[in-house]
Amino acid sequence: MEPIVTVKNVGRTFGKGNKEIQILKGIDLSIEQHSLTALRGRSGSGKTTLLNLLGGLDKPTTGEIFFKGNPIHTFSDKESTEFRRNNIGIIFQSFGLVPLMTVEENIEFGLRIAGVARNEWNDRIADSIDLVGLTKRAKHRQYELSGGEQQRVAIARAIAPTPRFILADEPTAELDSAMSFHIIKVFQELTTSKNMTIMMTTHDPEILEILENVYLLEDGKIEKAKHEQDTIK
Ligand SMILES: Nc1ncnc2c1ncn2[C@@H]1O[C@H](COP(=O)(O)OP(=O)(O)OP(=O)(O)O)[C@@H](O)[C@H]1O
Repeated sequence: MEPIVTVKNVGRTFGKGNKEIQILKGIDLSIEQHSLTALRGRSGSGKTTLLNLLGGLDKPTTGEIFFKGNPIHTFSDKESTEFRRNNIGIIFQSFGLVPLMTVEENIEFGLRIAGVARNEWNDRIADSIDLVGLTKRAKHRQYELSGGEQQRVAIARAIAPTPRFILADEPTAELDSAMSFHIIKVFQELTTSKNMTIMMTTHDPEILEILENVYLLEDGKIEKAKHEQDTIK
């Protein structure tokens, strides 16, 4: 099976002149379909920058990114928006929930944007809320939810439309250990039962230990962590 995403010699530089800072340098990466991949690296190493590039939210300064053979680095803003709507689910570090909407309404909003048929909304909302263990909080609004509950709403909203590719920035940062493992299990199941591909960033050594595909971002370069000791060093 061809990789879902192929990254070729990608660089990303921010700023200009003597303020220029090169965050990513010559990144090469293939992400296999239906895989769950973790990206780790120090704060500021460029993990979010790379996720933004993979989701078509940002453009590389150099290099190419292909999604199922399509060169997303060449897309116009309009094409990138369309591409995200049809293929990508994003779980942001900041959650990005609509504050005055309930849990259910936030997920419904995600389904509407993704263009999912209206007659599927109720089932998908109930299923995704159940998967993240928030059924009892379905009618609550953001201000009534803890940080971890808000993070789980963001996860439910991203998975409800069953996008092909999910990008998750520290999706378990606000969760306790048991809930973190539960979410990872949900992610693993989605890769097999729903054919999704998931790429997530994490600092959590216990999660890194149980995942097969772990990449390390360091000094602008990416490498696969081959052994357990590399994964958790
Ligand atoms: N739009 C931008 N303009 C200028 N600098 C930026 C921009 N986006 C990111 N950076 C810089 O790029 C570096 C990498 O940021 P990024 O958010 O990708 O790191 P990260 O590995 O995700 O960090 P963390 O683990 O803290 O979330 C940081 O030094 C950041 O300040």
